[in-house]
Amino acid sequence: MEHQDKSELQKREVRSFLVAREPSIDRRFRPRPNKKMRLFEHIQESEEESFSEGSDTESEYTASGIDTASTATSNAETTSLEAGPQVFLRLRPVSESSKAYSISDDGNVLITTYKVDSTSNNVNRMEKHFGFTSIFDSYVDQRDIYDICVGPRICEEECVTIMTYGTSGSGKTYTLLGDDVSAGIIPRALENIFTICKDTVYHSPKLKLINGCIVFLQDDASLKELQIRKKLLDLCPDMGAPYQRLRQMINEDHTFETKANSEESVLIWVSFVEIYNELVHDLLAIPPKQTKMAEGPRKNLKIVCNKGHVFVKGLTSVFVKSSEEALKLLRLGQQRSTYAATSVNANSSRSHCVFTVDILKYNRSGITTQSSYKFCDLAGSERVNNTGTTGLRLKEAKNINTSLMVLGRCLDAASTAQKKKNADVIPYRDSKLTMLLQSALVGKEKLAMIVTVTPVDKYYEENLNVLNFASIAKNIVFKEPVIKQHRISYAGFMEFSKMAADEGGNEYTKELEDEVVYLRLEVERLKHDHVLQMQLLEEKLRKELSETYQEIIKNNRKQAEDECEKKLLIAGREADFKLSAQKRHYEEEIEDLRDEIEELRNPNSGRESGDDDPEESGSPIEIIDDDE
Ligand SMILES: Nc1ncnc2c1ncn2[C@@H]1O[C@H](COP(=O)(O)OP(=O)(O)OP(=O)(O)O)[C@@H](O)[C@H]1O
Repeated sequence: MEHQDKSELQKREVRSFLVAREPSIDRRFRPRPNKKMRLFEHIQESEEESFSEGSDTESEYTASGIDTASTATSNAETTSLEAGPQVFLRLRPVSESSKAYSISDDGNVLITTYKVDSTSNNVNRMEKHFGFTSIFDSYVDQRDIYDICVGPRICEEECVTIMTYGTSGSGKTYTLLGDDVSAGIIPRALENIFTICKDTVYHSPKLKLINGCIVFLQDDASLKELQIRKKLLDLCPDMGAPYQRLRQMINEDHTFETKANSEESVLIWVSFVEIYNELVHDLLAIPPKQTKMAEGPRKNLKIVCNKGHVFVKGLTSVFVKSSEEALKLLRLGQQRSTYAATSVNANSSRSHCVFTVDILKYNRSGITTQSSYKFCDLAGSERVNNTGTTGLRLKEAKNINTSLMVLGRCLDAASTAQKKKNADVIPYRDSKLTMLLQSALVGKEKLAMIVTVTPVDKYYEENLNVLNFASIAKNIVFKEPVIKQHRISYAGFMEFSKMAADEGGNEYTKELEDEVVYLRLEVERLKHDHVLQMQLLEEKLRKELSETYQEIIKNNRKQAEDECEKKLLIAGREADFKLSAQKRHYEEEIEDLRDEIEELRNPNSGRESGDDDPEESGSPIEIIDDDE
């Protein structure tokens, strides 16, 4: 019975995230006190004594959370690093920071204090405690964020998803990308990766990750990849001097080291995908001819899971040889992603964006490894009710909030999975974002989350939801082993091995290959020009021919008309002639008939007058007069 009570209690402690009380959660399971408490007394106590106890339901929950937090923190170097996500908190610099947020002495717990007006004259305080792997106060710069959150992962060469999560305008994009003055995580990571692989970067795209599997590319396929790469790099905005400045700044901030290994060849590919209103778009798709990058039609791609490999079907992956190229492509994709001004951020991301760097490493021993870094800039959660958001912005905000809620549910399910035997299946299929990030959400790959918070009173409630979310993520311990790298051994790569072995002194071959690519592109361009010219010529000829034929037809018609007229005239004349001949013929017949009639009337007229000889009588015909 007691056991049953306990499990009932556990059920009720399931809390919501994102929205403080998620309406779909059954009333019975909402957080509530397990015994009647005098809240006021409790708050007083907690103020006087320590942070270890809370004053209401939620404090009670966080009070237990503090235990987990401190345990997790103390175990950070051992268990949490090995098994669960790392969750960092970054506070955004603000002109007037709220007193509602403070950091514990050990620097790993955020304490939020909220004044609650009680019915009496006293003011009560409600405290909540949230544990993190590390907390970065607003003065902590981009360099330290990188060194603590990402740098070690890059050196370890792992499969990691690094995501930023927070309310709109709290600095997620700034943390990942930075600006011209202070580079964010991604430019630093790219510089780090390319410095490590400086001596081993392979010049030609011979290995590629296709549908989640490493594939050896034949010459034609690899030339096609080089063409795609050239086309996209030609479309990229020129970064010249700003890039050099940024690079110099990064190298002043860090001392990245090159790993020399003559046994290895490294191939680096990047891709960039956006999830906007639950549609998956390729931010590096080559636009159709005569269309600008930002204007091209956007195909909705499918997320597919094949034998545990999650990938976006048909997503463009580009072979890169330097951090500058990778950064150029990042900027190019960024131009295509969806941004808009909202009431809280003049340049707010309206979609979730994932920039992936895949590193394929071929070792002469025949082993190929793949490590991947997914940098995920989540769109910020928004309070649509308070901000007066309408129309398209409202639709976007709802989609953003829904997908973030599913992300929270997935983390919650992953968190309960460790406690219960019959744990809920992780609902990563409920949104495109969680489908794409499922490897990290189910613990197959590592997850590092940087939670960003704007520490002002105005965002207190929203921040609490974000912090609740972070607290769930922080408490996850994954059962499944983390895949550090994908490894594959394949005989087909021997060919690559030979080529890679020859690579050393083969600068000339590289040049020739580049030349071949250039010439092929030139041939394509000329072909294209030729086709265009032919089309123009054909059009011109068609016009001329049509004009000539129209003239001929006109003349022919005129001739035909003249001839018809002539024939008509001749036919008319012939008819007249025939008519008059007929007339004459009939007149003569009439004359003859008349004569006959006359003759018949006077048969003897000739004989009487001429006495036998009618010729002599002078009149050949005798007229008989009936009247006589
Ligand atoms: N740590 C910081 N230091 C200096 N400026 C910052 C910091 N964090 C954020 N900002 C500034 O705040 C503004 C908003 O930041 P950003 O666009 O990164 O927010 P966001 O969380 O990505 O918002 P959204 O979810 O709406 O896209 C930017 O102008 C950015 O430069």
